[in-house]
Amino acid sequence: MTSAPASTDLPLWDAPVADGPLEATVEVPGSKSLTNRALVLAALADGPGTLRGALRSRDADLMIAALRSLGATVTEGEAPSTLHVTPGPVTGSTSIDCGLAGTVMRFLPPVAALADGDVRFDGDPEARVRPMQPVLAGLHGLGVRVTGEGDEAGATVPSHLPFTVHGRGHVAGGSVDIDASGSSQFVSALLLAAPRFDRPLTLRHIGTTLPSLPHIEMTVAALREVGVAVDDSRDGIWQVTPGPIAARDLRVEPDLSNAAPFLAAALVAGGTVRVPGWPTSTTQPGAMVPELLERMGGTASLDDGVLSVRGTGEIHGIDVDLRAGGELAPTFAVLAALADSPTRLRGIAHLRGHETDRLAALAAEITRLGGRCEETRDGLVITPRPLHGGVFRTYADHRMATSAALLGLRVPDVQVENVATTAKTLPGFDGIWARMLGRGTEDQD
Ligand SMILES: O=C(O)C1=C[C@@H](OP(=O)(O)O)[C@@H](O)[C@H](O)C1
Ligand SMILES: C=C(OP(=O)(O)O)C(=O)O
Repeated sequence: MTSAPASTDLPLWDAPVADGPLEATVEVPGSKSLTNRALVLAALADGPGTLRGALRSRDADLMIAALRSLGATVTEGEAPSTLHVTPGPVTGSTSIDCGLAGTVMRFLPPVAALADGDVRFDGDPEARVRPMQPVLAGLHGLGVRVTGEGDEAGATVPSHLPFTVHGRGHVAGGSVDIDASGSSQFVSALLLAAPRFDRPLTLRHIGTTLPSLPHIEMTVAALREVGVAVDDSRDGIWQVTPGPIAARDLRVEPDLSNAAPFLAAALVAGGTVRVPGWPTSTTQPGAMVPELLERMGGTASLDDGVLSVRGTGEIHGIDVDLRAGGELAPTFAVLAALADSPTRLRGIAHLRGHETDRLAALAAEITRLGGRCEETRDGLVITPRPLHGGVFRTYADHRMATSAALLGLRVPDVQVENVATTAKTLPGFDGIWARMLGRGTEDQD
């Protein structure tokens, strides 16, 4: 299949080609998922708390702005990555800009339900098609009224942004069943606010598959870390007991999913890439990255908290179920397009509801540059073919942009559409990428 060259009005960034093996150490900023959970729990806590090493990016800053508008005080400490959070009563009569952040649009409606008034949620045009129904249906089941707009005005529960949560100052709690096969964030959202409900929450997942289990384990761990009792002893059922949320001073781990394209660069260009601050144990799905890169031909080692990945330029295809770490799929799909044998990525049908339909976007863009990438019911099959340069469209998706940069290390003349979209979780990505290549900061935006 051939496809037409992309035309775009958005800025294009010339992805740099690696001119030899890499020898780089890359400091990766804090985890989006850990930062935004810690912010929510700090805003609901019993006293002031501090986050150190927090991510500052569009998603984190949208979360900060939203929590401020719901009554919390968030101030910067000695560094922008140090955030002091002082909780306040949850206040309504406000509106929240979710941007394109799944963590904001899913985690905050249950918090807004605790407010003393209406809270309207909206976001980017791309956010208005991301699935929302299960978390709002969960709230409805707990007695919270949520209303949509336009076509959704008459629906029992809206399926998409924009919508308004009509907070009444408290949420009763109780038992509720939801289908979280579209996103683990539906589960995390209800669990995070549950310590503030009147009665225990018993949440049951009734769908066929459950993606991103590590992210649900991350939510459970974050709750336990602040003293909340969570029972997750039965598969697909979580129980949260209401009670105090301890104020904490905590350090956020680096974002291991954002580390993935840098580490993968060692396989594409050869050489070594190191990421310091790699945790010895973590709930981040990025923990899978070293093993996956080894299966594709690299070698990985962890010494004194520094993860090193070495590559020779040889890349082998894999057959892997990425259900637990779907956010890693764009990096591995592009790596697969440069491999010496086919790859099958499975278990990731839910990527159709991410920042864009990632399965369609990856298939279209890899195909446009001469590759072969086909959608299956729940993933992608990538058959390596010689690639050529061209515009790689990014669909407002930060991980499409970082993946395009990875491809451009080996394929000359790859132009990345709107590389600034990486600010969602990794502002200054192009500068960090250029420094990894020993190019100083001349490519920085
Ligand atoms: O809870 C979280 O922080 C996240 C959960 C996952 O969402 P899905 O389960 O929708 O994939 C992940 O892909 C996303 O990047 C972050
Ligand atoms: C799916 C992702 O983000 P979000 O938190 O917006 O769902 C992602 O970062 O890959």
